[in-house]
Amino acid sequence: MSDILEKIATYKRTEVAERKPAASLSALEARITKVSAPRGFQRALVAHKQPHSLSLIAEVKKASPSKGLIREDFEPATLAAAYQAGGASCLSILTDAPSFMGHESHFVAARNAVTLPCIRKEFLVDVWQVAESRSLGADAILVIMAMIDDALAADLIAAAHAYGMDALVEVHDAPEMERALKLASPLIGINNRNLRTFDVDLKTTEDLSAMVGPQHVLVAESGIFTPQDVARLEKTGATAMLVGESLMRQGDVTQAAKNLLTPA
Ligand SMILES: O=C(O)c1ccccc1NCC(=O)[C@H](O)[C@H](O)COP(=O)(O)O
Repeated sequence: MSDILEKIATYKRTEVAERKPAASLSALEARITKVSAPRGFQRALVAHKQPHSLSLIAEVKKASPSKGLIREDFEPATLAAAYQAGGASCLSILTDAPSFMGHESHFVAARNAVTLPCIRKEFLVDVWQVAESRSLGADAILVIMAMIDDALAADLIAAAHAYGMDALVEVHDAPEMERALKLASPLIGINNRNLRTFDVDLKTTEDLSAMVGPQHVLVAESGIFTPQDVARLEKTGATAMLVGESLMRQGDVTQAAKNLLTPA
């Protein structure tokens, strides 16, 4: 595991141990009955795919370990509504505080401001977090293969599906892809960011996409800045892209999303 993922996994286990006593599974399940039903994350990505472009998962991202503070003027509900107006198919909202300056309240505010399906962008190390995610309204969860073993990945996906959510299974290299393809989720994300060096290379999606068949829905993640990048990734057979920094750094994120979605 990379140093940053090791560090995040360590504090995440502590966070979960501290939070669990305040919210038992039955308490979370009572909350789940009060949130709106899952909105169909994967379905929206497939339905909105346009020729010569990719469906957009637009990320609400204030800061990151690789870039520090990305956006000072940060209002999750306003940004979410602006992304929806710009043509995003889904949203990704970070809830991790120590590394990304995220918060659960950002997720709730952003999802309540839109009709789009939303993935809770969180580092999952315990099945309890899947119920917690649904209780916040999450329509999908993230499963990072570099961070967990196959048994936990399978349990996270099974729990997500039991709640009607989708699971985006994230990989960065061929061994992780081989593991991911044996799991029960058809939604595969290829992260172009190397989490050891923080280098970003779109060639990662180009190389690993050859391992994915038509039964899977492919998402290219990280380092996507221009319509030329989108055109390049569309040739890999990807259905969608996950974009944070390049949109978050622009004042008008509606226009930024529209520009990215306009074929080169
Ligand atoms: O973004 C980081 O620095 C990072 C560091 C450690 C673990 C995960 C990290 N990013 C999570 C992501 O998946 C990205 O936020 C997402 O793909 C969007 O990437 P970008 O468009 O490059 O902001």
